[in-house]
Amino acid sequence: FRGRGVWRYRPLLPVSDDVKPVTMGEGGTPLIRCENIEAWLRDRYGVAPRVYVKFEGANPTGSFKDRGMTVIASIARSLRVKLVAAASTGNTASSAAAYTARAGLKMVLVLPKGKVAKGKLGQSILYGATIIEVDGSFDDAMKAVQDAVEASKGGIYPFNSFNPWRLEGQKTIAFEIAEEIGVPDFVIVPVGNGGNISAIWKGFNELHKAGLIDKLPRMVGVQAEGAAPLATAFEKGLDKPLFVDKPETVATAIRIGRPVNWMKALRAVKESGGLFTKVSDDEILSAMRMLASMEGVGAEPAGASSLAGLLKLVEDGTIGNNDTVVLVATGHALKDPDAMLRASTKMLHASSSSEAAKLLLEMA
Ligand SMILES: Cc1ncc(COP(=O)(O)O)c(/C=C/C(=O)C(=O)O)c1O
Repeated sequence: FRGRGVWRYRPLLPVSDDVKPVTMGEGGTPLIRCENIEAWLRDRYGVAPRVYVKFEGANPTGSFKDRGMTVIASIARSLRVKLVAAASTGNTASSAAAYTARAGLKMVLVLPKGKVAKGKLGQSILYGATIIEVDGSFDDAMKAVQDAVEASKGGIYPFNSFNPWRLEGQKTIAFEIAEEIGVPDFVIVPVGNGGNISAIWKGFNELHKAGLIDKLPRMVGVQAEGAAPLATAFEKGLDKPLFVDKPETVATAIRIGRPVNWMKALRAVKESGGLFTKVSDDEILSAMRMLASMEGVGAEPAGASSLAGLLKLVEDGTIGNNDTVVLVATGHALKDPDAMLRASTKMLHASSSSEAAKLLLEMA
């Protein structure tokens, strides 16, 4: 393997040699050891797994989506497609808008009106995509794209994660983790459509089949209690999701009621001997604050839900002392300024600079 990031693993990507990558150096993200959180777990539960966070907020547009977009934009450009479309809760939109801009492709996004975090809507506008805001949920937006793609008979190229090229790029998360620390016991992934957890599982399986690793991690999917079609089905031992008509959560990135990759996600969790878990919005916001104020890692709510999942699994004894755990923090905190302001604690007010100086001096 040569170079860094997603294209380091080009030999393991199903992309023919004549395809010139559309790339901004995506991937190669930090894998950050969380020793302060480990100490907190030891004090609180007497348990200290080794905890790493794979910070996907460090990608060019601030989420793991860039890994898949670099692959699909490269292929779409080589195919000279006329029009590209995607539905999104926001990060697919931001990333698709950036990579299609770079590839010179025309991009139309269908977004659920009023349900996309400000940072992501701003990015999508800034990168120059055409945006259709639909009154309804992400699932309505996704249906619109699927219907139009079908009716266009090839005229519209779909960029959503039911397009396997995206998942091929996202599997490189597994390659980077394995290269850096080997195979963890658990990989905890926030789950919306279910694409990312299945892509990461695919990556580990490919390394295992190639004889490059000799064990596999247990995949843990985390969903928000108000948007948990897969986690609810899993806890009831069902093998089909319980679709949620009106998904609700502060973690708007994973406010998805009809996951399109549910079959792959369920299979990844079952094959790996893993599990799904559900976390409340309060647990998500407090995990967001904990990850930032204890480790300096700023993740958006959905990204921090992997830490919320870890706390649950340590509390119930699933994860213990000798376990090594990787939390996938899927998106940067800057994506969702409103959520950040909700997570903030105390703020003091001074009506003048001398008063501010006085307040500050009192803290010395
Ligand atoms: C920060 C963040 N964390 C987790 C997920 C869930 O990943 P999947 O389970 O592969 O869907 C998303 C997904 C976002 C979109 O689906 C979209 O942008 O349309 C995300 O942005």
